[in-house]
Amino acid sequence: MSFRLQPAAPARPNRCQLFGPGSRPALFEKMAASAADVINLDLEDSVAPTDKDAARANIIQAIGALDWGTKTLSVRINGLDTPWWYRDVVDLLEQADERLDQIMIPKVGCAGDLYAVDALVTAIEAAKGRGKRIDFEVIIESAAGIAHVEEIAAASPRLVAMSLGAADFAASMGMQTTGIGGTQENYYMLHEGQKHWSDPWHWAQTAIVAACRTHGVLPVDGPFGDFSDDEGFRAQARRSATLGMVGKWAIHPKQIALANEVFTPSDEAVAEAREILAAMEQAKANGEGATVYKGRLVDIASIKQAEVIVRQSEMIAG
Ligand SMILES: CC(=O)SCCNC(=O)CCNC(=O)[C@H](O)C(C)(C)COP(=O)(O)OP(=O)(O)OC[C@H]1O[C@@H](n2cnc3c(N)ncnc32)[C@H](O)[C@@H]1OP(=O)(O)O
Ligand SMILES: O=CC(=O)O
Ligand SMILES: [Mg+2]
Repeated sequence: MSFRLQPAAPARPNRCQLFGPGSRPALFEKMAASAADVINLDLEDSVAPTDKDAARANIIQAIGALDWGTKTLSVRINGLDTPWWYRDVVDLLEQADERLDQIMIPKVGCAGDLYAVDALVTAIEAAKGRGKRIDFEVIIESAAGIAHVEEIAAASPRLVAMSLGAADFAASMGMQTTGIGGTQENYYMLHEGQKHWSDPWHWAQTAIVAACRTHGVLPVDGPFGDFSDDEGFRAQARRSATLGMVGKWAIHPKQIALANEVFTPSDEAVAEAREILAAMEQAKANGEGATVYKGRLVDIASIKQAEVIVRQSEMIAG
């Protein structure tokens, strides 16, 4: 480890973030009753321009009126390139109940974007005497966002989570696809006449995970558009979990159980992690830094790897 220690990300379950348009208030109770860890009420791209005012009013009403249980409650505001975002922030901070936990800022492109929202939120919190500090989450979904991902991760002490937004990211990068996440038919290598598909989201995900882990922010995988494809969702989510992401969005309720399944360490994984910790305890007692577990090397780094899984499992179990 460097002299500068890696800060821990917030210890809260974030396996599934369920989205719903602010213009469909009939969904809100179902969202509140769901098994998602995080609820994202949307003012941005799932809401038509003509519905922005009504959606904002719906969300403000529902934040105080519904029982959201222990879920993290977040509202996605409009982007800083629109005429709506400042009204989103002002009305939410002035009118919404303190049950609101978080604001999601889409399409961030530089640290200054967070600075601007932070300044506005800080002023309103002070003016209105709000007792609970609002957290931020951001979406990396543009060329500028990924180019500046590390400065964005470091931009505000309010920042707790960062998602990859595959749809806008693909558009901003000029990628030849209309698919939202998952396997892309034309992204393959040819070897002896056989196609081997690769993962076009991988590099952006690893950049996000590294920036997040450097600055104590939760890395999250964004939407998977084809909600009829459970196995495709699982495969994408498993790759994200393997890379260090803690959860994934659900854009339909049927994706919630899939995300929870993938981002909850399995009983077998936890049992194996505990066995590795026990093996290393025994090694330590024998004055050894390395030993053999099931025919493979485990050493002091293995303790840290095993602890990631055990900690994640204990945190989810509460
Ligand atoms: C690229 C991005 O920015 S992604 C993030 C922004 N996008 C969103 O927020 C979209 C969120 N999802 C949705 O709006 C909807 O799920 C849609 C449009 C995809 C599909 O909506 P529908 O056609 O109503 O879905 P469907 O008929 O399959 O719904 C099945 C049930 O789930 C409910 N449901 C649908 N979406 C949601 C949701 N997001 N949250 C909770 N419940 C939901 C329906 O009300 C229905 O309930 P019922 O069985 O009690 O009648
Ligand atoms: O906002 C999400 C996206 O994929 O775009
Ligand atoms: Mg987007």
